[in-house]
Amino acid sequence: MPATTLPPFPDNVQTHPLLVIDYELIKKGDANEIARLWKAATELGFWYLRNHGVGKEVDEMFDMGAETMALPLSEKLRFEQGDDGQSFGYKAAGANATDDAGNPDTVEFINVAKDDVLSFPAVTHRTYPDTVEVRMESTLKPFLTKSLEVTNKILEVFERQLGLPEGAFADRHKMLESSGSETRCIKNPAKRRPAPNAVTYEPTAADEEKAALGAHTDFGSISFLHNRLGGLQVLPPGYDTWQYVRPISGHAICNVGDTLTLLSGGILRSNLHRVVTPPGEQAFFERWSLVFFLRPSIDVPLYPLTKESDAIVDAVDHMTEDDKKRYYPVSDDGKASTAGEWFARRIKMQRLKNRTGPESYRASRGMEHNPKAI
Ligand SMILES: O=C(O)CCC(=O)C(=O)O
Ligand SMILES: [Fe+2]
Repeated sequence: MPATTLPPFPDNVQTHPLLVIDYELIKKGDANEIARLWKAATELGFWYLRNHGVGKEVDEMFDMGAETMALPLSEKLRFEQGDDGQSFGYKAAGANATDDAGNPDTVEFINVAKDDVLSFPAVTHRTYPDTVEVRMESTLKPFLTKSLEVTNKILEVFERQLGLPEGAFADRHKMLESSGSETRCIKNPAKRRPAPNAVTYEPTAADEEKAALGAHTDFGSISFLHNRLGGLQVLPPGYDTWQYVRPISGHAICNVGDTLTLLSGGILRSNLHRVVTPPGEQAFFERWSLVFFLRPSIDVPLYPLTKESDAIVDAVDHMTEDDKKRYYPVSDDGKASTAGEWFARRIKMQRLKNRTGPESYRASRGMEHNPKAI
């Protein structure tokens, strides 16, 4: 559906402002814009990105998403991500918990691995529905290529700002190494209008507590998000109520994920966010969103890079003992947890099929600064 036919984000709903960063200025090395990006990435962990040049590719990805979600459920389920911690593939609505009580999510999505797009027609991880495969070259690859360019540029800025040696981040995100990097197209169903002329959705008591996509920090390094309708909310530092982020036409929303928080010793902030029913009349429309997630290569161990940056040494020196434990996650063999393990654990433990009780959801958590927020 063209963006122009959607109702606007309502003016009477409180929103949280994000800094608007101009990608063209970042590419040119503009010192002032880099300082603003750094402020956004270290204080809130979220910002708008304009002039990113990924417009047509986004529209075509939404077409791919619409064609995929229109397939019969039985067909989509042939490509389900499964319960073992694999993200690539289809995720049905209701497959994930949104909180420790086990309330189900309402979003369905299709995740396509960066590695499968780049190796196509050879299969690296898995196959996808026909609606994806026919568009691998024409739609997935151009979107992925541009998204990699944008997110890797931002990564390069972060590397420099942290005083890391050249390549410290880039070498951990090599394009041709296997990683959890993926594109995701998400659909959340529309609410039914209670009457033909109803212009605003009145949330029920149950809605107030229910997220379409539960509160989380992103698993990887940088997320590059495109959406049309409201519904995304952030819990900014110092707030105890969720705040909407207003979608702005042509502006992507970017955010920092856990793996950069871990590698930077918390200097880069992966902030909690969630998706709820869009406000006002927007609730009566299907909500579509599209993300590219840049994630480290699967073997990258996750701990603060103190051997490579004085700023990170300083950050770790100022951590509480509890924080120090959080920033050095270990796997079952006692070794530093890798990006691949981090990713698989978080995905696996939020699947409702793997739920044994509230402890399952807690085991899916990441670097949340407020683990109780839902
Ligand atoms: O749909 C959105 O606006 C956000 C999606 C999101 O946070 C995610 O998929 O990790
Ligand atoms: Fe997210």
